[in-house]
Order: sequence, then C-alpha cells, then structure tokens
Amino acid sequence: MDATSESRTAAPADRKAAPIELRDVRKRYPDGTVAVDNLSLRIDAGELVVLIGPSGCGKSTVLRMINRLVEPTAGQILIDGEDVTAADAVRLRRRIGYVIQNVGLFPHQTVHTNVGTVPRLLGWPKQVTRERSDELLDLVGLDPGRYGRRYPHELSGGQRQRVGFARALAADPVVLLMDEPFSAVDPIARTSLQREFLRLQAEVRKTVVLVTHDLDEAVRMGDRIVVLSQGAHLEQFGTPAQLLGEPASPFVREFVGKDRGIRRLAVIPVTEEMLTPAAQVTIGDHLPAVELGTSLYDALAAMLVTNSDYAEVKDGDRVVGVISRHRILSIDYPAE
Ligand SMILES: Nc1ncnc2c1ncn2[C@@H]1O[C@H](COP(=O)(O)OP(=O)(O)OP(=O)(O)O)[C@@H](O)[C@H]1O
Repeated sequence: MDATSESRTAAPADRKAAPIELRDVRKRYPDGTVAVDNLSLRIDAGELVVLIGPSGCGKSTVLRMINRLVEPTAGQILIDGEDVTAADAVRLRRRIGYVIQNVGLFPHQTVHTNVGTVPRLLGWPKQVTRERSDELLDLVGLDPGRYGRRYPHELSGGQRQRVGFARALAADPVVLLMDEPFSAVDPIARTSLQREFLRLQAEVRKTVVLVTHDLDEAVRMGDRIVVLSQGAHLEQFGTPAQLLGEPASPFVREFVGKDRGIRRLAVIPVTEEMLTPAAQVTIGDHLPAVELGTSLYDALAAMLVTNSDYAEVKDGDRVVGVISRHRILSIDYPAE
C-alpha cells in the first residue's frame, strides 16, 4: 500500500468493501506440510463467503494468508486489485478486520479502548475515535453508556464476541476475516449471534471470509460457500442451494451428508407456483400464516408448531394461496 492510500485511512472513510482474488496460492510450512496446494478464488466485494472442509484441510491457513499472518509460499493474493504480498503487513492488517474464536480482546482495557484500537493506531482524533466506538457498539447491540467502561471479564461470551465484531469494524476495513467466530459461545447464543451478525452485515456490507466447520452455519450465513478438501483443494464454490442441490463431487455429496434434503428446505423460498388457491382448500380457521419468500423450512416449522397440514401464504396483507405440508415434503430433489 502506498502512502496516499494510507493517509486516506486517517479518518472514517466511506470505502465499503473490496474484492479478493487468490491466484494459484500455495503454502508449504517449514516442516514440509503443504497446507494449501494450489488455490484460486475470486470473492466479490460485499459478499459473505464461507470456507468449510474437514479439520486440517487448510481453511485457517487460507484465511491467515489474506492478512499475511501466514506468508504464502507462492501465488498472489489481491485485495482491490492490489497484491497483498507486496504490501506492508502491518498497514495491511489495519485495513482488514480479523475476528477469532476467543476474540482476543485486551483484558486490561475497557470496551471503548478495545474498540478504538485500530483508529488510535491510525491516528484518528480522540473524539472521532470515541464517536466511532459508540456508533459501533450501538450497531452490535451494546449500549455504549452501559458497556463502554466495562472490562472484558465483566461481559458474557456473546457480549465479548460482539465487542470483537465492533473492534474489527471500527476502522471501516474493506475486508473482514472471521475464524470460527461463533464457536466459543453456547448453541443458543450462537444462533442469535449469527442472526445479529447477518443484520450487521446487511448494514455494513463488508467482504467477509468466514471459516467454520459447521455446515448449518455455512448454509445460514454464506452468500456462497467454498468446500475444501486436504491441501485446500477446491471441491465446490457455490451458493448454499447449489451445494445442497447439486453437489459437484462425491466428496461434497458426502460432506453435506444425508440430511441435505432438510437443509435444502432452508434455502428454497415459498413461491407462487407451489400454492393452491385458498378457496380450493377446506380447512379450519386457524392456519399459520407465512410470507411469500419465506423458506420452506420455516413454513414447515410453522405448520408443525400449530399441528396444521397447511399454511396460509401472504404477500403483505393479501392472502395469495395456501401451501401444504405434503407439497413441501414432495419437493423434487435431484436423484442420489
Ligand atoms: N505453523 C505450522 N507448521 C506446520 N504445519 C502447520 C502449521 N499450521 C498449520 N499446519 C498444518 O497445515 C494443515 C492445515 O492447517 P489449518 O489450520 O490451515 O487447517 P484447518 O482446515 O483450519 O483445520 P481446523 O479445522 O482443524 O482448524 C494441517 O495439516 C496443519 O497441521
């Protein structure tokens, strides 16, 4: 990065997100382990891409090469067209947010000080840093007045993770790297944290690369998912629906598993073609109502909760038809 682009980071910027490109990237650790054999990927600006694959396949190595915590042995990594291997590593990391499993907050610093870390390093004025910290804490759902002066040990695991997101976003990075960011919190907190992160991402629209070993998380969070096998070999790069509906290799088919049918329901929306006109169905008064575009999974859940075989489908206030449990369960899947 040159001096001009660095000086642009001296104040809250309006840059939002940058594309990432990996070209024939390879990592061989000094002991001879080839963690990443030869990987090429293009990630669009503002998209949330999930890296998933079995333990040891190289996910974290790929992630850590993007911010050069690990130096690639060969190949190029471009952020916004600029080769990161030629950039100053410290400056580079200030443009890239990084969130890890146990957050890594500084234990002897308050929440405010933690969130302001990168803006301070970039020399932002104190007042601007403070305002930015307040803004980010609000955005991640923590009242700055209440939590700003606390220390990390005075927060729950989920709250610490939120502070971690706020800190990673404070200097308005163009890329956000996340390595198993939800796995340290319990399953219930995890689901709400994932949902909150998606809400946050809809607002900030960063280019996010998220590493996980949890397929449900990948399907829930990813705009696209990268499935890797040993040596970070690219098995498939596609939307959750493509992955579940058209696994590209026996490896992916095995990886997404036998229950991919039910998972797939989570990525298929209720559409008008699936509906029966409400007038043609003889049914009781209390049908659950779902919105057009709701996932089949949620529509089915609404029926199961009310013990009903049908759900009324609405487009705003208008009832556009009825969907049946039978219709959802007989959705066509490609042959196994
Ligand atoms: N510093 C290192 N030196 C030598 N080998 C390493 C080093 N770091 C990672 N490896 C090896 O590189 C391979 C990929 O590791 P990496 O951590 O990238 O995988 P991963 O897919 O993130 O795994 P997990 O899901 O278990 O975290 C593994 O075989 C690992 O043992």
